[in-house]
Formats: sequence, structure tokens, C-alpha cells
Amino acid sequence: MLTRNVLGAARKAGCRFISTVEVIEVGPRDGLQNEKVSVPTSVKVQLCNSLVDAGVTRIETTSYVSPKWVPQMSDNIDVMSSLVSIPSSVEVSVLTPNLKGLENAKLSGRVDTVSVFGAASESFSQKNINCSIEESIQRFSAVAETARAGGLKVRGYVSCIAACPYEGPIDPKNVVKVWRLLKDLGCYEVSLGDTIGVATPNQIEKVLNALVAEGADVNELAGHYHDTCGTALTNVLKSLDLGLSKFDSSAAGLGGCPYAAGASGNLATEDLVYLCDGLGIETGIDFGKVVKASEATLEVIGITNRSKSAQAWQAKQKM
Ligand SMILES: CC(C)(COP(=O)([O-])OP(=O)([O-])OC[C@H]1O[C@@H](n2cnc3c(N)ncnc32)[C@H](O)[C@@H]1OP(=O)([O-])[O-])[C@@H](O)C(=O)NCCC(=O)NCCSC(=O)C[C@@](C)(O)CC(=O)[O-]
Repeated sequence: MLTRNVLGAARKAGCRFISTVEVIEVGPRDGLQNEKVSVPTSVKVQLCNSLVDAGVTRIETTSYVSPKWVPQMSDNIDVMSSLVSIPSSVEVSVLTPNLKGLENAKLSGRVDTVSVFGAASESFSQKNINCSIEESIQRFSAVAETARAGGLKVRGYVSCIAACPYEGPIDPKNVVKVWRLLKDLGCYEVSLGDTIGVATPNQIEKVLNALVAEGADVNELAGHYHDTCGTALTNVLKSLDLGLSKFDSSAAGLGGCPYAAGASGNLATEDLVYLCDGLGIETGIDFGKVVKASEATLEVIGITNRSKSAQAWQAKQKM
């Protein structure tokens, strides 16, 4: 339960009565997929295990896509075979664009959820998965049917909810159209991707209002906001105000999409947790442990933590 003070703070910040936020950690997949330095499997496994140790209860660990298209994820089978001991209370998800990906994902024995990923932009669909939106839904339909028959949950993504790197601004109607198709094929949750991180809160509001007007349940939506223009946290705040309580984020703000030039990382998990902690919203995640979780990965890649709140925390630790 929220205390009166916390509720007051949340109201002041414009948030509705949200007391818990579900964080879907996508760093090991979305965060790493675009890194040019090949990250050893053992480091990816350590990242996943440390994030779970930090309190993460939903984690996207890898993707079963073509190794020619995304070489960084080519060790998907090895990564997953090292993660079999992740507690069953943690929901493990992976990307599967087609039946081949699904069949490989099923081999691991530790996948709870497979994610299919569509786009509200034709051009992005072509560049990302080499087919039209319509063709992608046909593929996803086969994936969803087989996955659900095998007891797996199916999550959907809609990329380019505000803008496309090739087509520019995207009409919310196109987002609604793809959301509906994904829902109809059995996705229990649809994650809304501001793929190139350019959306501002008013645009997020338009998209969410358009979805809700067409019958979307906010409890079955997640925000997936990249932070290219520094607006990801404000988009979270706006989304909380509109009733969303699930957000994808990436430890250390790692990430970028191989088919969206210039798109920087996801919203950093640290910044999401910091915001929620300050608003008195539970995430179940230990801030300091998340900062530490990505240290080895960052060292291999040769970069520092991109999260502002993590940087401030690290500076304080050195004092
Ligand atoms: C979708 C495909 C596979 C179509 O690729 P394609 O070339 O059209 O597929 P294909 O069926 O013609 O197969 C070509 C080759 O790929 C192989 N292949 C085919 N499927 C698989 C598979 N599942 N796993 C492993 N190998 C596979 C297949 O076996 C064959 O191998 P070959 O005979 O040439 O040796 C390809 O376009 C692809 O892998 N694209 C990568 C997409 C990707 O990972 N993008 C980044 C993730 S999406 C994202 O980041 C956005 C998101 C989700 O985060 C939300 C947001 O921010 O908006």
C-alpha cells in the first residue's frame, strides 16, 4: 500500500494509483544485439544472473534470429543452456521471429515466453525482418499457435510507435492496427516500442489514447522507450499517469537497434528504478545491485554506464 506521503508525491508527479511497476529487463538482448564487440557467452550469462540477483523478475535473455543478421546473438543456444537454473519465479523471454527461432528456443527448456516483433511501419518491417507487415503477421501467427500449444506465453512488440527511421512520423492508427493483429493472434501483452527514441510525452499520450479508445487494456501493454533524445523517463511518467505499469528497460542504458541508425540505448533500468523508488512505487529491484550487474559487460565493450542515476551513485561510492 502507498503511504499518504508517497501517494501525494505520485499524484503531484501526475501518476495514477500505481503502487507497483513491472520491469522487463531487456539488456541482455536489446542492450547487446547492436554492440560491435563480441561479448563472450560467459559474460552474458553473468549479466543475466546478476540482474536476477538484483531482483529482476522478468528478463529477455537473447534472440533466436539469423546469426547473419545479428551476429551478437548467435550464441543463443549456449546462453540459454547456461541459464537453466534461473528460478522458476522469473519469467524468461526470448525473441522468435519465425518457426525456426521457436524450435531452437524450445530446445533450451527454460523459456517461458517467446516474443514476436512487428512494426507500425512497412519500411522498418522490411529492414528489420525482411518482410511486409502482413507477411510478418502470418509468420507470427504460426509461431504463436505452436508456442501456445506447447505451453509458452507469447508477447508482442510494435516498433516505431511514434516515428520510423525511414518513413518519419507514424500515425497512431497504424500502431492500433498492428496491436490488434498481435492481440488477435494471442499475445498476452504488447510492448510499444519508441524504437528510435524520439517520442515526447504528448505523442505517447496520443498513441495510448488511440489504443485505449479501441479497447486496449493498459494492463496488457508495456512501454519500451529508447532514450536517444533524453525523453524516455518523461514518457514513462506520462505512461504511468495514463495507467501503464510495465516498462522494458536495459541495464546501464545499453542498446540500440541494428536497423535504426542513430538510435541509442533503451531507457536505463537504473533510471527507471530510481524514478520509481522516488515516487514510492515498488519494483522489487535493488538499485546498487543493478549498477554492479553490468560492470563486467561494460568493461568488455569498453564503455561506461550511460544511466545518469548510476553515474551519480558510482561517484558517491568513490567519495
Ligand atoms: C527474420 C529473419 C530471420 C528473416 O530473414 P530471411 O533472410 O528473410 O529468412 P529466410 O527464411 O529466407 O532464411 C535465410 C537464412 O536465415 C536462416 N534463418 C532464418 N530464420 C532463422 C532463425 N530464427 N534463427 C537462425 N537462423 C535463421 C535460414 O536458415 C537461412 O539460412 P541459410 O540457408 O542462408 O544458411 C531475419 O530478417 C532476421 O534474423 N532479422 C533480425 C531481426 C532482429 O533481430 N532485429 C533486432 C530485434 S527487433 C528490435 O530490436 C526492436 C524491439 C523489439 O526491441 C522493439 C523496439 O525497440 O521497437
